[in-house]
Amino acid sequence: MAHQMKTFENGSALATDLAETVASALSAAIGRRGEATLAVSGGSTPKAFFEALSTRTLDWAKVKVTLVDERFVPEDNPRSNHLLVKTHLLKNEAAAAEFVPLYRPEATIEDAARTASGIVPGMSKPFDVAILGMGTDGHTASFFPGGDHLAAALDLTLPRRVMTMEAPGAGEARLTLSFSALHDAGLLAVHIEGTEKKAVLEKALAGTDEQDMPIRAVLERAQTKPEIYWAP
Ligand SMILES: O=C1O[C@H](COP(=O)(O)O)[C@@H](O)[C@H](O)[C@H]1O
Repeated sequence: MAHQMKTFENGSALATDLAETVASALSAAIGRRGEATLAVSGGSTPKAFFEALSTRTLDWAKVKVTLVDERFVPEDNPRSNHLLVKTHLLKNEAAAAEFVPLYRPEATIEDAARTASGIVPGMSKPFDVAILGMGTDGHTASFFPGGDHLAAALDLTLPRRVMTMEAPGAGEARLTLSFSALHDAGLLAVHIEGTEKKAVLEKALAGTDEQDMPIRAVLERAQTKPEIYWAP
């Protein structure tokens, strides 16, 4: 599938543009249905985008925010993606949004995935907006190379759900939305920064093995054409 690549002078310009685009998409969804859903990634890249989005004026009380993926750690853990979103997005205007976490304090990660699958918005219909990141190993969400449930996570014939994932490069066990829950978002963006990640993206675009570089599933098979946001 063809993708669209938007290149910016720096991360700040990218953050401003992406925040504007996401805010417009959320407002349009609220206008159509009276509510909007947003799935965001964790990691280090989205901080400036989150800060910019948090100041955008829209009816945030009608927006449900969740994560594309999460470590199986509680919210006060410094590696929690929930903590990142709470610190950088759920404030200013966006403080009124409802956050629906993937992490659940259950006995096992499988129990947490089951519980989250029944609660997370976007599990019954497409997200209005999904923002993906990408690691230098070609993972996106928690679709890691070598992941124990990678094939099932990328299988579009399987239902939308929250899944567990363990992989050599993932650190903690992960919770991740399935590709089936992400690929048809109204707006599907891949946000990457830096020359190293651009090279990784070019490598991904030049090949086809999704087990080696799971981002390829998004680039090739997502129903919604992904918009790639890149800044040096
Ligand atoms: O582990 C993760 O990494 C990716 C990329 O993170 P970054 O720090 O390189 O920006 C992220 O998209 C994903 O949500 C996160 O859990």
